Amino acid sequence: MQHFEDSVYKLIVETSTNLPADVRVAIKAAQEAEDRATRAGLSLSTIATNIEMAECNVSPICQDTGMPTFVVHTPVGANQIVMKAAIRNAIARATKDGKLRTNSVDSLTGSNTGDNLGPGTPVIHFEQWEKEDVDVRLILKGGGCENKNIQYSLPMEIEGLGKAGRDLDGIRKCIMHAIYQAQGQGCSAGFIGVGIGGDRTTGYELAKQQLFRRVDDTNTNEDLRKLEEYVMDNANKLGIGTMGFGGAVTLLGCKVGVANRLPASFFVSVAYNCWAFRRQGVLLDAATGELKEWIYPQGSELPMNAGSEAGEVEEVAATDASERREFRMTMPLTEEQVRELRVGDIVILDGEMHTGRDALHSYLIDNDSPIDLNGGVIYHCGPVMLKDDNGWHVKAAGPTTSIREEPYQGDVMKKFGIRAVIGKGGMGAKTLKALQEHGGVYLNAIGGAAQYYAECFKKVNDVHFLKEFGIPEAMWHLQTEGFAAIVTMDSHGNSLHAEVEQSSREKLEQFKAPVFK
Ligand SMILES: O=C(O)C[C@H](O)C(=O)O
Ligand code: SF4
Repeated sequence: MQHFEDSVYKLIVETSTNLPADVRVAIKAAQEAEDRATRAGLSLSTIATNIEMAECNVSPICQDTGMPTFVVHTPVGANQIVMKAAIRNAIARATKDGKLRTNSVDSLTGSNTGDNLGPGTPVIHFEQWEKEDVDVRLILKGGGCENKNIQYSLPMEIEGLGKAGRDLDGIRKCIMHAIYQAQGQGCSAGFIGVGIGGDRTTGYELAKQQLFRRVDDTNTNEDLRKLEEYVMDNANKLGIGTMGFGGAVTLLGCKVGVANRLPASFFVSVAYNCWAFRRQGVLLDAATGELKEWIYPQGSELPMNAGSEAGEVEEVAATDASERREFRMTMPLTEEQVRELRVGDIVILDGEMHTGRDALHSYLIDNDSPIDLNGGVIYHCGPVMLKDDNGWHVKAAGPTTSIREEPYQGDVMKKFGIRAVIGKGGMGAKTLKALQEHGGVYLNAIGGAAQYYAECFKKVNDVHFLKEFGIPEAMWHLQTEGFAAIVTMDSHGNSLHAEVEQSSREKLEQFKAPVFK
């Protein structure tokens, strides 16, 4: 088994940096279905560029490299204890090399273990099988889309859809609602795995297992095949679109599995996965651990750049300039500058930007800021960072889901004079009100486009709270050039997110009438 650890290391790197071909096919189809000059079309171009950059840089597609979850099939008699130790070593190595973000946090103290090892991380499931080889599969599912997972207990009343019974039609309603409630916050357009039955725990496990199926496979259960097809034919009618910007494509894949249940329970569990659907697998020689083949078609077989070369975003923006206003601004910003901005404008930022997410926002409510934030721009981002002799470098840095800062954001902006926050998925009514009163703006960056944005950070000027909060939660001060984002909430009371949520809620009602009798 001398090669086992190396093979698992290769699997981790491939999974984190190179999106498999079946996933790429689905994203390319979305690009074709979406008008390139729209906000959703622009986002898909950025996503395509980012996928190429990650492969080329051998760096994480998204900065949130998720909860590493392995499913390992071994021949009878194989030593699983040795394999577990090797998997843990490979995880720590990949983290040290910047292929995984330090993502394992003590739930009570908030301290980051720094190597992705800790109670419950990584997740490793072993199964024995009668075959001779070892099959190791890995999924890296990020926290933002994990937060959009949802579990239904039938029968129940579902918002917008009415009664959902213990039958195929009730299940259909759960799935349509699950896609609606995710909005753009799990970095749509996404993929869903659905588990019917089981208990609360195994229902979710079954849902996640579905994500190991190939995007282009066909369900062998006739009822479930029909259900999957129905969902794929109808989900896009919700109009949520890429990043929740509105648009033609909301869902890229739907896989449904079924297990037995207890007479009293009927769970429908939905695992939502972002477009950055990172899963791969390897078949290994059981004696040596040598890599024999990749389980899923590799991304390198299907370049994303046909019609979406780097720089296309700027080009498309330019061709549509009559409708779209574009502003280039140097941070810090003035109240006058941000009051000029309206939903739909593109803002390109230069100067110093500060990262800040969950730990920093709760800290700033009760404490002073270590630096002057007057006119400052806060980026909701937990980057992947590496240090060498020349200091820190940004290896991946896309936005995180902003809504988690909703209880704090408005107050923090007012307290310190912050003029703009950048994130993804939008924020709620409290923040919108604060933007109006104080003079602020919310900028939406493209979720998952971690390589694309990392290029904008030319230098790490400084960092605060690195020891206290760990790398993702620290406050990084980044010298920035050409960071582009879209205004989705402005100081005039407009919110694109509120609009899309309301219109998709109306559209959800068209799925109320029974389909499967
Ligand atoms: O933690 C992150 O960097 C992002 C997270 O996956 C999210 O989608 O909010
Ligand atoms: S930021 Fe978006 S793409 Fe990245 S893990 Fe979170 S949900 Fe997925």
